[in-house]
Amino acid sequence: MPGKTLYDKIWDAHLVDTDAASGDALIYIDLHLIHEVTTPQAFSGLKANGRKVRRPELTLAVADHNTPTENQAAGLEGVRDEAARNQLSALSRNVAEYGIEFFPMGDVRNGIVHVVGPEQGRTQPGMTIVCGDSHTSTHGAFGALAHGIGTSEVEHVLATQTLRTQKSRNMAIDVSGQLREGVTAKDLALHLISVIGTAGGTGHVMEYRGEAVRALSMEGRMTLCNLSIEGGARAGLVAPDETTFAYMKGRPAAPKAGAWDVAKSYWETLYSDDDAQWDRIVEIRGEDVEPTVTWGTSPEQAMPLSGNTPDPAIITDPVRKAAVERALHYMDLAPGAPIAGTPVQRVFIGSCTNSRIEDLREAARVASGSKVADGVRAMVVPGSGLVRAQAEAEGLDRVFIEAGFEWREPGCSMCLGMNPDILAPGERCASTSNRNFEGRQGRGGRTHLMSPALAARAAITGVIG
Ligand SMILES: CC(C)[C@H](C(=O)O)[C@@H](O)C(=O)O
Ligand code: SF4
Repeated sequence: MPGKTLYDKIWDAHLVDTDAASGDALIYIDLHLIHEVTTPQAFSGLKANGRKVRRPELTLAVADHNTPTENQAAGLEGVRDEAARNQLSALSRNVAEYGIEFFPMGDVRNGIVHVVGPEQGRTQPGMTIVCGDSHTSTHGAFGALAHGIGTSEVEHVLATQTLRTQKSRNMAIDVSGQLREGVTAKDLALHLISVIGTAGGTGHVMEYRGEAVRALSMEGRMTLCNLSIEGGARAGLVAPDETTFAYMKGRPAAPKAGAWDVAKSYWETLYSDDDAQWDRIVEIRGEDVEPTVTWGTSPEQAMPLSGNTPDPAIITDPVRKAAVERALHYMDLAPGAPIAGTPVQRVFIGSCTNSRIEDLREAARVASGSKVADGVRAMVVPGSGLVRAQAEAEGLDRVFIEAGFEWREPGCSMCLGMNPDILAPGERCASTSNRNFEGRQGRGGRTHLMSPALAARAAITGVIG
């Protein structure tokens, strides 16, 4: 028998049954995270069929996508958009009816679902975690099998605490050596996607390994796993280690006293065996990764900060040529020109990719003692109320406010155009989020993905660089 990957181990531990005819499997789900956007229909379906929530205590609800990022104390009255208000009030009603724990808007524990789960200690190694949200891959940073599901699957998980699914293939991303000074997990993730493409991980669960990954903090590992989905993978994983355990210890839902030791000794078995079988291995040298930004309208259209935009004139593949032309046109960038020096009008530091305390510290270090450039509007949006409180305890809010950044309340904010924080048509934004699709941050808006340090620098200088 060959050894097992970490993914194989978690899968085997949760397999309830397999349907020989279809190849579908039924797996048990340890944690179901829910938010306002992908649950109203799922609860309606439950109600219509007269079903209950199978394990309400394994379900946790937050309000994040639609929430405004100021004056949250006003409650739902302060949510101007009717569709958003309806989704938020449906969630409040549903969690009350089914007895699900909920951190409503304005509760200090509320925030972006992928920030809240780990912060509360609900996310734990070896678990299966699902949420009606593609960036559920974030939780893989703890060595949990975590991925997004659709609304009909949300209903299925609510009703049965299981998921009907198929096993993915195993892919290893080996990052050797060290990242260079000033190069972050965000740069690594964007670099990886630029190498493998947005379909590179299709059908696979990616495990990030190697010295450079081991050296990352939990925040960095979450950033990396968050972007796995943009590389096409079903999920991302990092095997748990002392860094993981130190982050988890003492969190509200983490095991206590004797239970901690029992849990930890299980968690320590969660790694890929040396003789595990991989369907694909990608190798990256940590030293090769440069500060990386996107120039186009897909996360794979990323390049070193020191580089030039592609020139369609020298691209022979007609499909690629057309895609590059279209992206350059949408982004209003010249072909073959340096990306550094491109002026921005907006800066967004936030999202489930980069809104944790370490991200805010990194941005504050750059912003400290400087001023946001004339003509630039810059926002910092902490990932949760607790991140915000911690940042305030460290004085980071003062650093940002004195520099001229807006210090907002938690939520998805300008990561996607579902709440009042949006770009105007034609505005260019340096953003720490994970998607730069056309119109993602508002119709006609132009998004450049980058690390918190680079985004803060863009705010100060007014240009990418
Ligand atoms: C609204 C939600 C379903 C969506 C997702 O699944 O990812 C959102 O979080 C996003 O980032 O685009
Ligand atoms: S912050 Fe952005 S990517 Fe993350 S869950 Fe919210 S909308 Fe999706």
